[in-house]
Amino acid sequence: MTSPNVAQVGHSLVTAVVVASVGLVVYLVGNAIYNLYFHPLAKFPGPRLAAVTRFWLAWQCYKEKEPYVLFELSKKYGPVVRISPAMLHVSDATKLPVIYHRQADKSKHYITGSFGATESLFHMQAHSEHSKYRKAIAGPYTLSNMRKNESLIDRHTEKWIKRMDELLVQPGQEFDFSLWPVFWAYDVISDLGFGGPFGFIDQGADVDNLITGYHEGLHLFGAMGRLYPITNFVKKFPWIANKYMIAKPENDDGIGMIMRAGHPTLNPTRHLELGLLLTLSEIESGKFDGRQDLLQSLMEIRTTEGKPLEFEHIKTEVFIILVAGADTVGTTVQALLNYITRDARVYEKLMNEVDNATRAGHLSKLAQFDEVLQHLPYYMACIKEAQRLCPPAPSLFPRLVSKGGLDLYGKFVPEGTELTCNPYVVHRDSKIYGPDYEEFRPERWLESEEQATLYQKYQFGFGYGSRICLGKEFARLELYKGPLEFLRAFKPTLDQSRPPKYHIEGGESWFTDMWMRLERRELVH
Ligand code: HEM
Repeated sequence: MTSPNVAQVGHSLVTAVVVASVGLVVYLVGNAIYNLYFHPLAKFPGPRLAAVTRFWLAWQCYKEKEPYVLFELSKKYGPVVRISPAMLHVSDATKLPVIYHRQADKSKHYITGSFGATESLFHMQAHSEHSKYRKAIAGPYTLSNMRKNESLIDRHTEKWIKRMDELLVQPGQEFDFSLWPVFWAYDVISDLGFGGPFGFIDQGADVDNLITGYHEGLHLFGAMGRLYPITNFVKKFPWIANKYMIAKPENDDGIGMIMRAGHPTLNPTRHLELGLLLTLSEIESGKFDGRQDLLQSLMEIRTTEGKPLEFEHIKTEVFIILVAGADTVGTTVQALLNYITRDARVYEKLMNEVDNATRAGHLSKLAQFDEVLQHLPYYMACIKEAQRLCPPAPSLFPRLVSKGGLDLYGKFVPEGTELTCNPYVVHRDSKIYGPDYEEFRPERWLESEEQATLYQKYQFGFGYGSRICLGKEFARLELYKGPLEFLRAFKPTLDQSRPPKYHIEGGESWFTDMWMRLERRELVH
Protein backbone atom coordinates (compact mmCIF):
# COMPACT_ATOMS: atom_id res chain seq x y z
CA MET A 1 0.00 0.00 0.00
CA THR A 2 2.80 2.45 0.83
CA SER A 3 4.91 2.18 -2.33
CA PRO A 4 2.32 3.67 -4.77
CA ASN A 5 1.98 6.68 -2.41
CA VAL A 6 5.74 7.25 -2.32
CA ALA A 7 5.82 6.97 -6.10
CA GLN A 8 2.94 9.41 -6.37
CA VAL A 9 4.65 11.90 -4.03
CA GLY A 10 7.88 11.55 -5.97
CA HIS A 11 6.01 12.07 -9.21
CA SER A 12 4.23 15.18 -7.88
CA LEU A 13 7.53 16.59 -6.66
CA VAL A 14 9.16 16.12 -10.05
CA THR A 15 6.11 17.72 -11.70
CA ALA A 16 6.28 20.65 -9.29
CA VAL A 17 10.00 21.16 -9.95
CA VAL A 18 9.46 20.98 -13.73
CA VAL A 19 6.52 23.41 -13.60
CA ALA A 20 8.48 25.80 -11.36
CA SER A 21 11.53 25.62 -13.64
CA VAL A 22 9.46 26.20 -16.77
CA GLY A 23 7.68 29.07 -14.98
CA LEU A 24 11.02 30.61 -13.99
CA VAL A 25 12.40 30.32 -17.53
CA VAL A 26 9.21 31.85 -18.99
CA TYR A 27 9.41 34.68 -16.43
CA LEU A 28 13.09 35.36 -17.14
CA VAL A 29 12.65 35.26 -20.92
CA GLY A 30 9.50 37.43 -20.70
CA ASN A 31 11.31 39.87 -18.44
CA ALA A 32 14.29 40.01 -20.80
CA ILE A 33 12.02 40.68 -23.79
CA TYR A 34 10.17 43.38 -21.86
CA ASN A 35 13.44 45.03 -20.74
CA LEU A 36 14.90 44.95 -24.23
CA TYR A 37 11.90 46.03 -26.31
CA PHE A 38 9.05 47.44 -24.20
CA HIS A 39 10.68 49.06 -21.13
CA PRO A 40 10.54 52.91 -21.13
CA LEU A 41 14.38 52.90 -21.16
CA ALA A 42 14.55 50.55 -24.18
CA LYS A 43 15.23 53.56 -26.42
CA PHE A 44 18.57 54.25 -24.71
CA PRO A 45 21.68 52.54 -26.11
CA GLY A 46 23.95 50.22 -24.17
CA PRO A 47 25.09 46.61 -23.86
CA ARG A 48 22.08 44.31 -24.35
CA LEU A 49 22.99 42.19 -21.34
CA ALA A 50 23.05 45.30 -19.15
CA ALA A 51 19.47 46.08 -20.23
CA VAL A 52 18.38 42.56 -19.28
CA THR A 53 20.00 42.05 -15.88
CA ARG A 54 21.78 43.92 -13.07
CA PHE A 55 24.28 41.09 -12.90
CA TRP A 56 26.08 42.69 -15.85
CA LEU A 57 26.84 45.81 -13.76
CA ALA A 58 27.72 43.79 -10.65
CA TRP A 59 30.14 41.77 -12.79
CA GLN A 60 31.92 44.91 -14.07
CA CYS A 61 32.31 46.03 -10.47
CA TYR A 62 33.52 42.60 -9.35
CA LYS A 63 36.10 42.53 -12.15
CA GLU A 64 37.37 45.96 -10.93
CA LYS A 65 36.66 47.45 -14.35
CA GLU A 66 33.48 49.45 -13.84
CA PRO A 67 34.74 53.04 -14.41
CA TYR A 68 36.88 52.03 -17.40
CA VAL A 69 33.98 50.15 -19.00
CA LEU A 70 31.60 53.08 -18.41
CA PHE A 71 34.09 55.46 -20.01
CA GLU A 72 34.51 53.22 -23.07
CA LEU A 73 30.74 52.82 -23.38
CA SER A 74 30.29 56.60 -23.35
CA LYS A 75 32.75 56.86 -26.25
CA LYS A 76 30.88 54.15 -28.14
CA TYR A 77 27.25 55.12 -27.46
CA GLY A 78 27.30 58.79 -26.50
CA PRO A 79 26.54 60.69 -23.27
CA VAL A 80 23.69 58.49 -21.98
CA VAL A 81 24.08 54.72 -21.71
CA ARG A 82 21.73 52.19 -20.16
CA ILE A 83 23.82 50.20 -17.70
CA SER A 84 21.12 48.20 -15.90
CA PRO A 85 17.42 47.56 -16.57
CA ALA A 86 16.53 50.73 -14.60
CA MET A 87 19.73 52.81 -14.58
CA LEU A 88 21.28 55.26 -17.05
CA HIS A 89 24.87 56.42 -16.86
CA VAL A 90 25.55 60.01 -17.94
CA SER A 91 29.09 61.01 -18.92
CA ASP A 92 28.40 64.68 -19.71
CA ALA A 93 29.78 66.74 -16.80
CA THR A 94 27.42 69.63 -17.51
CA LYS A 95 24.47 67.40 -16.52
CA LEU A 96 25.70 67.11 -12.93
CA PRO A 97 23.48 69.97 -11.66
CA VAL A 98 20.48 68.48 -13.48
CA ILE A 99 20.86 65.02 -11.98
CA TYR A 100 22.08 66.02 -8.51
CA HIS A 101 19.52 68.75 -7.81
CA ARG A 102 18.32 69.56 -4.29
CA GLN A 103 15.16 67.45 -4.40
CA ALA A 104 16.78 64.35 -5.89
CA ASP A 105 16.36 61.24 -3.74
CA LYS A 106 19.08 58.64 -3.54
CA SER A 107 18.10 55.30 -5.03
CA LYS A 108 17.97 51.96 -3.21
CA HIS A 109 21.48 51.37 -4.54
CA TYR A 110 22.44 52.99 -1.21
CA ILE A 111 21.76 49.84 0.74
CA THR A 112 20.42 50.76 4.14
CA GLY A 113 21.64 49.15 7.30
CA SER A 114 24.82 47.70 5.85
CA PHE A 115 26.90 49.99 8.08
CA GLY A 116 25.04 48.80 11.14
CA ALA A 117 21.42 48.93 12.16
CA THR A 118 21.02 52.75 12.47
CA GLU A 119 20.72 54.85 9.32
CA SER A 120 23.61 57.20 8.63
CA LEU A 121 23.38 60.53 6.86
CA PHE A 122 25.11 59.02 3.83
CA HIS A 123 22.49 56.28 3.43
CA MET A 124 19.31 58.30 3.94
CA GLN A 125 17.48 58.03 0.64
CA ALA A 126 14.70 60.63 0.87
CA HIS A 127 16.02 64.17 0.36
CA SER A 128 13.52 65.55 2.89
CA GLU A 129 14.73 63.31 5.72
CA HIS A 130 18.35 63.89 4.73
CA SER A 131 18.13 67.69 4.63
CA LYS A 132 16.59 67.85 8.12
CA TYR A 133 19.27 65.65 9.59
CA ARG A 134 22.13 67.26 7.68
CA LYS A 135 21.07 70.68 8.92
CA ALA A 136 21.31 69.41 12.49
CA ILE A 137 24.77 67.93 12.20
CA ALA A 138 26.50 70.11 9.57
CA GLY A 139 27.79 72.78 12.00
CA PRO A 140 30.98 71.06 13.14
CA TYR A 141 31.99 70.32 9.53
CA THR A 142 32.21 73.92 8.29
CA LEU A 143 35.67 75.15 7.35
CA SER A 144 35.81 77.59 10.25
CA ASN A 145 34.97 74.84 12.74
CA MET A 146 37.19 72.26 11.09
CA ARG A 147 40.10 74.70 11.21
CA LYS A 148 40.03 74.41 14.98
CA ASN A 149 41.51 70.96 14.34
CA GLU A 150 44.55 72.22 12.46
CA SER A 151 46.83 71.48 15.39
CA LEU A 152 45.43 67.94 15.58
CA ILE A 153 46.51 67.38 11.97
CA ASP A 154 49.90 68.99 12.68
CA ARG A 155 50.49 66.67 15.63
CA HIS A 156 49.93 63.55 13.58
CA THR A 157 51.83 64.91 10.59
CA GLU A 158 54.88 65.62 12.74
CA LYS A 159 54.76 62.13 14.19
CA TRP A 160 54.23 60.61 10.73
CA ILE A 161 57.34 62.33 9.34
CA LYS A 162 59.40 61.35 12.40
CA ARG A 163 58.33 57.69 12.19
CA MET A 164 59.12 57.49 8.46
CA ASP A 165 62.46 59.11 9.16
CA GLU A 166 63.21 56.46 11.82
CA LEU A 167 61.93 53.45 9.91
CA LEU A 168 62.20 54.11 6.20
CA VAL A 169 65.13 56.39 5.40
CA GLN A 170 67.86 53.86 4.68
CA PRO A 171 70.34 54.45 1.85
CA GLY A 172 69.57 52.36 -1.21
CA GLN A 173 66.73 50.47 0.44
CA GLU A 174 63.32 50.26 -1.22
CA PHE A 175 60.11 49.77 0.70
CA ASP A 176 56.40 49.68 -0.10
CA PHE A 177 55.13 53.17 0.76
CA SER A 178 51.48 52.53 -0.11
CA LEU A 179 50.05 52.10 3.40
CA TRP A 180 51.89 55.04 5.00
CA PRO A 181 49.51 57.78 3.77
CA VAL A 182 46.61 55.60 4.94
CA PHE A 183 48.21 55.19 8.39
CA TRP A 184 48.39 58.99 8.66
CA ALA A 185 44.82 59.48 7.41
CA TYR A 186 43.38 56.90 9.83
CA ASP A 187 45.24 58.28 12.83
CA VAL A 188 44.05 61.81 12.04
CA ILE A 189 40.43 60.84 11.46
CA SER A 190 40.23 58.46 14.43
CA ASP A 191 41.60 61.20 16.65
CA LEU A 192 38.98 63.55 15.24
CA GLY A 193 36.18 61.03 15.68
CA PHE A 194 37.24 59.14 18.80
CA GLY A 195 39.40 61.53 20.73
CA GLY A 196 42.47 59.33 20.11
CA PRO A 197 44.39 57.82 17.18
CA PHE A 198 44.17 54.14 16.31
CA GLY A 199 47.97 53.98 16.48
CA PHE A 200 48.95 53.06 12.92
CA ILE A 201 51.79 55.58 12.84
CA ASP A 202 53.25 54.43 16.17
CA GLN A 203 53.18 50.82 15.11
CA GLY A 204 54.17 51.52 11.51
CA ALA A 205 51.83 48.70 10.56
CA ASP A 206 48.29 47.89 9.54
CA VAL A 207 47.04 47.42 13.12
CA ASP A 208 44.81 44.34 13.40
CA ASN A 209 44.87 44.10 9.58
CA LEU A 210 42.18 46.79 9.62
CA ILE A 211 42.98 48.50 6.31
CA THR A 212 43.56 45.33 4.31
CA GLY A 213 40.56 43.62 5.91
CA TYR A 214 38.33 46.58 5.12
CA HIS A 215 39.41 46.43 1.47
CA GLU A 216 38.73 42.70 1.30
CA GLY A 217 35.08 43.25 2.21
CA LEU A 218 34.42 45.83 -0.48
CA HIS A 219 33.62 43.32 -3.21
CA LEU A 220 30.54 42.22 -1.29
CA PHE A 221 29.59 45.80 -0.48
CA GLY A 222 29.76 46.75 -4.18
CA ALA A 223 27.69 43.74 -5.25
CA MET A 224 25.01 44.39 -2.61
CA GLY A 225 24.37 47.90 -3.95
CA ARG A 226 24.34 46.94 -7.60
CA LEU A 227 22.03 43.99 -6.93
CA TYR A 228 19.83 45.82 -4.47
CA PRO A 229 16.53 44.10 -5.36
CA ILE A 230 18.12 40.77 -4.43
CA THR A 231 19.87 42.27 -1.40
CA ASN A 232 16.62 43.76 -0.13
CA PHE A 233 14.78 40.49 -0.71
CA VAL A 234 17.38 38.51 1.22
CA LYS A 235 17.25 41.10 4.00
CA LYS A 236 13.68 40.03 4.68
CA PHE A 237 15.23 36.95 6.30
CA PRO A 238 16.83 38.46 9.40
CA TRP A 239 18.98 35.44 10.20
CA ILE A 240 20.76 35.80 6.85
CA ALA A 241 20.86 39.61 6.91
CA ASN A 242 22.25 39.76 10.44
CA LYS A 243 24.84 37.14 9.68
CA TYR A 244 26.10 38.33 6.29
CA MET A 245 24.79 41.79 5.41
CA ILE A 246 24.94 44.06 8.42
CA ALA A 247 28.45 44.99 9.40
CA LYS A 248 29.44 43.93 12.90
CA PRO A 249 32.65 44.22 14.89
CA GLU A 250 32.98 40.42 14.87
CA ASN A 251 33.45 40.34 11.07
CA ASP A 252 36.86 39.44 9.68
CA ASP A 253 36.64 41.76 6.72
CA GLY A 254 34.87 44.81 5.34
CA ILE A 255 33.26 47.55 7.36
CA GLY A 256 33.06 45.40 10.49
CA MET A 257 36.85 45.63 10.73
CA ILE A 258 36.58 49.35 11.25
CA MET A 259 33.77 48.98 13.76
CA ARG A 260 36.09 46.84 15.80
CA ALA A 261 38.81 49.43 15.93
CA GLY A 262 37.21 51.49 18.68
CA HIS A 263 39.04 53.33 21.35
CA PRO A 264 42.80 53.67 21.44
CA THR A 265 43.04 52.62 25.08
CA LEU A 266 40.67 49.69 24.74
CA ASN A 267 43.08 47.19 23.19
CA PRO A 268 42.62 44.29 22.92
CA THR A 269 38.85 44.65 23.38
CA ARG A 270 38.74 47.01 20.38
CA HIS A 271 35.09 47.58 19.86
CA LEU A 272 33.62 50.75 18.40
CA GLU A 273 30.63 50.98 20.67
CA LEU A 274 32.49 50.38 23.93
CA GLY A 275 35.30 52.67 22.87
CA LEU A 276 32.97 55.43 21.94
CA LEU A 277 31.00 55.17 25.17
CA LEU A 278 34.23 55.42 27.11
CA THR A 279 35.41 58.47 25.16
CA LEU A 280 32.05 60.21 25.53
CA SER A 281 32.12 59.71 29.28
CA GLU A 282 35.70 61.01 29.36
CA ILE A 283 34.65 64.13 27.46
CA GLU A 284 31.75 64.62 29.85
CA SER A 285 34.04 64.32 32.85
CA GLY A 286 36.32 66.98 31.35
CA LYS A 287 39.28 64.77 30.42
CA PHE A 288 39.51 66.33 26.97
CA ASP A 289 38.84 69.85 28.19
CA GLY A 290 39.86 72.48 25.69
CA ARG A 291 39.69 70.18 22.67
CA GLN A 292 37.16 70.97 20.01
CA ASP A 293 37.06 67.79 18.01
CA LEU A 294 34.23 66.38 16.02
CA LEU A 295 33.05 64.06 18.76
CA GLN A 296 32.72 66.93 21.18
CA SER A 297 30.87 68.99 18.58
CA LEU A 298 28.48 66.13 17.86
CA MET A 299 27.73 65.88 21.57
CA GLU A 300 26.94 69.58 21.71
CA ILE A 301 24.45 69.46 18.83
CA ARG A 302 20.81 70.10 19.69
CA THR A 303 18.00 69.09 17.34
CA THR A 304 15.23 71.54 16.40
CA GLU A 305 13.37 70.17 19.45
CA GLY A 306 16.38 71.15 21.59
CA LYS A 307 17.40 67.55 22.28
CA PRO A 308 20.93 66.13 22.10
CA LEU A 309 21.66 63.49 19.45
CA GLU A 310 21.05 59.95 20.62
CA PHE A 311 24.09 57.77 21.21
CA GLU A 312 23.15 55.53 18.25
CA HIS A 313 23.27 58.52 15.90
CA ILE A 314 26.56 59.84 17.23
CA LYS A 315 27.97 56.34 16.86
CA THR A 316 26.79 56.04 13.26
CA GLU A 317 28.15 59.45 12.27
CA VAL A 318 31.53 58.82 13.86
CA PHE A 319 31.61 55.49 12.16
CA ILE A 320 30.72 56.90 8.76
CA ILE A 321 33.57 59.39 8.90
CA LEU A 322 35.99 56.55 9.60
CA VAL A 323 34.71 54.71 6.57
CA ALA A 324 34.32 57.78 4.34
CA GLY A 325 37.18 59.93 5.50
CA ALA A 326 40.33 57.85 5.98
CA ASP A 327 40.80 55.61 2.98
CA THR A 328 39.70 58.40 0.62
CA VAL A 329 42.28 60.84 1.95
CA GLY A 330 44.94 58.10 1.94
CA THR A 331 44.20 57.32 -1.73
CA THR A 332 44.45 60.99 -2.69
CA VAL A 333 47.88 61.26 -1.09
CA GLN A 334 48.98 58.05 -2.83
CA ALA A 335 47.74 59.40 -6.19
CA LEU A 336 49.36 62.80 -5.69
CA LEU A 337 52.77 61.32 -4.87
CA ASN A 338 52.46 58.80 -7.65
CA TYR A 339 51.84 61.53 -10.24
CA ILE A 340 54.42 64.03 -9.07
CA THR A 341 57.27 61.61 -8.50
CA ARG A 342 56.83 60.19 -12.00
CA ASP A 343 57.15 63.57 -13.68
CA ALA A 344 60.49 65.33 -13.09
CA ARG A 345 59.19 68.58 -14.59
CA VAL A 346 56.22 68.76 -12.21
CA TYR A 347 58.29 67.68 -9.22
CA GLU A 348 60.94 70.31 -9.81
CA LYS A 349 58.44 73.10 -10.39
CA LEU A 350 56.55 72.12 -7.26
CA MET A 351 59.61 71.93 -5.03
CA ASN A 352 60.84 75.28 -6.35
CA GLU A 353 57.56 76.85 -5.32
CA VAL A 354 57.67 75.22 -1.87
CA ASP A 355 61.34 76.04 -1.22
CA ASN A 356 61.02 79.63 -2.43
CA ALA A 357 58.01 80.17 -0.18
CA THR A 358 59.96 78.69 2.75
CA ARG A 359 63.02 80.86 2.04
CA ALA A 360 60.83 83.94 1.81
CA GLY A 361 59.49 83.13 5.28
CA HIS A 362 55.96 82.52 4.03
CA LEU A 363 55.67 79.00 5.49
CA SER A 364 55.86 78.05 9.16
CA LYS A 365 57.83 74.99 10.26
CA LEU A 366 54.56 73.10 9.82
CA ALA A 367 52.81 75.11 7.11
CA GLN A 368 49.42 76.48 8.13
CA PHE A 369 46.34 76.30 5.90
CA ASP A 370 46.25 80.06 5.21
CA GLU A 371 49.91 80.07 4.21
CA VAL A 372 49.30 77.29 1.71
CA LEU A 373 46.27 79.12 0.29
CA GLN A 374 48.29 82.28 -0.18
CA HIS A 375 51.67 81.02 -1.31
CA LEU A 376 51.42 77.57 -2.90
CA PRO A 377 49.10 77.75 -5.94
CA TYR A 378 51.00 75.08 -7.84
CA TYR A 379 50.87 72.66 -4.90
CA MET A 380 47.09 73.14 -4.65
CA ALA A 381 46.77 72.65 -8.40
CA CYS A 382 48.67 69.35 -8.11
CA ILE A 383 46.16 68.15 -5.52
CA LYS A 384 43.19 69.19 -7.64
CA GLU A 385 44.65 67.48 -10.68
CA ALA A 386 45.30 64.26 -8.71
CA GLN A 387 41.71 64.35 -7.44
CA ARG A 388 40.45 64.92 -10.97
CA LEU A 389 42.26 61.98 -12.53
CA CYS A 390 42.13 59.64 -9.59
CA PRO A 391 38.95 60.13 -7.55
CA PRO A 392 39.10 57.83 -4.50
CA ALA A 393 35.47 56.77 -5.00
CA PRO A 394 35.17 56.15 -8.77
CA SER A 395 31.73 54.77 -8.14
CA LEU A 396 28.05 55.04 -8.98
CA PHE A 397 26.00 57.64 -7.10
CA PRO A 398 22.48 57.05 -8.44
CA ARG A 399 19.63 59.50 -7.98
CA LEU A 400 15.98 58.95 -8.84
CA VAL A 401 14.44 61.13 -11.53
CA SER A 402 11.86 63.31 -9.77
CA LYS A 403 8.15 63.71 -10.46
CA GLY A 404 7.33 64.65 -14.04
CA GLY A 405 10.39 62.92 -15.54
CA LEU A 406 13.24 64.56 -17.40
CA ASP A 407 14.32 65.26 -20.93
CA LEU A 408 17.83 64.07 -21.82
CA TYR A 409 19.04 65.04 -25.28
CA GLY A 410 15.48 64.89 -26.65
CA LYS A 411 14.57 61.56 -25.03
CA PHE A 412 12.12 61.33 -22.14
CA VAL A 413 13.35 59.70 -18.93
CA PRO A 414 10.45 58.70 -16.69
CA GLU A 415 10.17 59.53 -12.98
CA GLY A 416 11.82 56.94 -10.74
CA THR A 417 14.57 56.07 -13.25
CA GLU A 418 18.02 55.81 -11.69
CA LEU A 419 20.50 58.28 -13.16
CA THR A 420 24.15 58.22 -12.22
CA CYS A 421 27.44 59.86 -13.08
CA ASN A 422 30.85 58.48 -12.17
CA PRO A 423 33.67 60.89 -11.16
CA TYR A 424 36.28 58.89 -13.06
CA VAL A 425 34.29 59.51 -16.26
CA VAL A 426 33.03 63.10 -15.83
CA HIS A 427 36.53 64.21 -14.84
CA ARG A 428 37.65 63.08 -18.28
CA ASP A 429 35.02 65.01 -20.21
CA SER A 430 37.00 66.40 -23.17
CA LYS A 431 34.42 69.19 -23.63
CA ILE A 432 35.53 70.58 -20.28
CA TYR A 433 39.19 69.57 -20.02
CA GLY A 434 40.21 69.48 -23.69
CA PRO A 435 41.97 66.77 -25.69
CA ASP A 436 44.69 66.32 -23.03
CA TYR A 437 42.13 65.28 -20.39
CA GLU A 438 44.13 62.12 -19.57
CA GLU A 439 47.31 64.07 -18.83
CA PHE A 440 48.38 65.07 -15.32
CA ARG A 441 48.88 68.78 -15.99
CA PRO A 442 48.43 70.93 -12.86
CA GLU A 443 48.97 74.07 -14.95
CA ARG A 444 45.45 73.71 -16.38
CA TRP A 445 44.11 74.96 -13.01
CA LEU A 446 46.21 78.11 -13.17
CA GLU A 447 46.00 79.23 -16.78
CA SER A 448 42.80 81.23 -16.57
CA GLU A 449 40.38 82.03 -13.78
CA GLU A 450 37.45 81.33 -16.06
CA GLN A 451 38.69 77.83 -16.91
CA ALA A 452 39.50 77.06 -13.27
CA THR A 453 35.97 78.10 -12.24
CA LEU A 454 34.54 75.82 -14.90
CA TYR A 455 36.67 72.87 -13.75
CA GLN A 456 35.70 73.53 -10.15
CA LYS A 457 32.01 73.66 -11.06
CA TYR A 458 32.13 70.16 -12.50
CA GLN A 459 34.26 68.42 -9.88
CA PHE A 460 32.47 65.29 -8.71
CA GLY A 461 35.08 63.55 -6.54
CA PHE A 462 33.31 64.69 -3.36
CA GLY A 463 29.84 64.12 -4.80
CA TYR A 464 27.52 66.93 -5.89
CA GLY A 465 24.70 69.15 -4.69
CA SER A 466 23.03 68.76 -1.34
CA ARG A 467 24.63 65.36 -0.70
CA ILE A 468 28.15 66.60 -1.30
CA CYS A 469 30.75 65.24 1.11
CA LEU A 470 30.34 66.79 4.53
CA GLY A 471 34.01 66.28 5.32
CA LYS A 472 35.23 68.04 2.17
CA GLU A 473 36.76 70.97 4.05
CA PHE A 474 38.46 68.74 6.55
CA ALA A 475 39.85 66.63 3.71
CA ARG A 476 41.15 69.81 2.06
CA LEU A 477 42.74 70.88 5.33
CA GLU A 478 44.50 67.53 5.62
CA LEU A 479 45.60 67.43 1.99
CA TYR A 480 46.99 70.97 2.02
CA LYS A 481 49.15 70.06 5.00
CA GLY A 482 50.26 66.41 5.36
CA PRO A 483 51.68 65.63 1.89
CA LEU A 484 53.34 69.06 1.84
CA GLU A 485 55.35 68.30 4.97
CA PHE A 486 56.26 64.91 3.51
CA LEU A 487 57.66 66.63 0.41
CA ARG A 488 59.50 69.22 2.46
CA ALA A 489 61.15 66.49 4.57
CA PHE A 490 61.94 63.79 2.00
CA LYS A 491 62.94 63.24 -1.60
CA PRO A 492 60.92 60.20 -2.72
CA THR A 493 62.11 58.12 -5.69
CA LEU A 494 59.53 55.72 -7.03
CA ASP A 495 60.84 52.52 -8.59
CA GLN A 496 59.86 53.00 -12.24
CA SER A 497 60.48 49.33 -13.02
CA ARG A 498 57.72 48.21 -10.63
CA PRO A 499 54.75 50.56 -11.12
CA PRO A 500 52.21 50.70 -8.29
CA LYS A 501 49.05 48.63 -8.58
CA TYR A 502 45.79 50.56 -8.69
CA HIS A 503 42.71 48.77 -7.31
CA ILE A 504 39.04 49.63 -7.71
CA GLU A 505 36.82 47.46 -5.57
CA GLY A 506 33.22 48.01 -4.56
CA GLY A 507 33.40 51.63 -5.73
CA GLU A 508 36.55 52.61 -3.80
CA SER A 509 40.07 52.87 -5.11
CA TRP A 510 43.57 52.68 -3.65
CA PHE A 511 47.16 51.86 -4.54
CA THR A 512 49.37 49.02 -3.39
CA ASP A 513 53.01 48.22 -4.14
CA MET A 514 54.34 51.77 -4.22
CA TRP A 515 57.99 50.74 -4.10
CA MET A 516 60.24 53.69 -3.40
CA ARG A 517 63.37 55.02 -1.75
CA LEU A 518 63.32 57.97 0.63
CA GLU A 519 66.14 60.42 1.18
CA ARG A 520 66.13 63.12 3.80
CA ARG A 521 66.10 66.60 2.20
CA GLU A 522 68.37 69.40 3.29
CA LEU A 523 66.42 71.77 5.49
CA VAL A 524 65.47 74.90 3.58
CA HIS A 525 65.62 78.12 5.59
C1 HEM B 1 39.45 63.00 -0.33
C2 HEM B 1 38.62 62.64 0.64
C3 HEM B 1 37.15 62.36 0.48
C4 HEM B 1 36.43 62.05 -0.64
C5 HEM B 1 36.93 61.88 -2.06
C6 HEM B 1 35.04 61.91 -0.23
C7 HEM B 1 34.01 61.61 -1.08
C8 HEM B 1 32.68 61.54 -0.69
C9 HEM B 1 31.60 61.19 -1.56
C10 HEM B 1 31.76 60.86 -3.04
C11 HEM B 1 30.47 61.22 -0.83
C12 HEM B 1 29.10 60.77 -1.24
C13 HEM B 1 28.28 61.59 -2.11
C14 HEM B 1 27.03 60.85 -2.53
O1 HEM B 1 26.64 59.80 -2.04
O2 HEM B 1 26.42 61.39 -3.41
C15 HEM B 1 30.82 61.58 0.52
C16 HEM B 1 29.92 61.73 1.56
C17 HEM B 1 30.28 61.97 2.86
N1 HEM B 1 31.56 62.17 3.34
FE1 HEM B 1 33.24 62.25 2.22
N2 HEM B 1 34.97 62.14 1.13
C18 HEM B 1 36.23 62.42 1.59
C19 HEM B 1 36.58 62.73 2.90
C20 HEM B 1 35.71 62.81 3.95
C21 HEM B 1 36.08 63.16 5.30
C22 HEM B 1 37.50 63.51 5.74
C23 HEM B 1 34.95 63.10 6.06
C24 HEM B 1 34.77 63.42 7.52
C25 HEM B 1 35.52 64.18 8.25
C26 HEM B 1 33.84 62.74 5.17
C27 HEM B 1 32.54 62.62 5.56
C28 HEM B 1 31.48 62.38 4.70
C29 HEM B 1 30.09 62.32 5.12
C30 HEM B 1 29.58 62.51 6.54
C31 HEM B 1 29.33 62.07 3.96
C32 HEM B 1 27.81 61.95 3.86
C33 HEM B 1 27.23 63.30 3.47
C34 HEM B 1 25.74 63.32 3.21
O3 HEM B 1 25.18 62.34 2.72
O4 HEM B 1 25.13 64.37 3.50
N3 HEM B 1 34.36 62.56 3.91
N4 HEM B 1 32.18 61.78 0.58
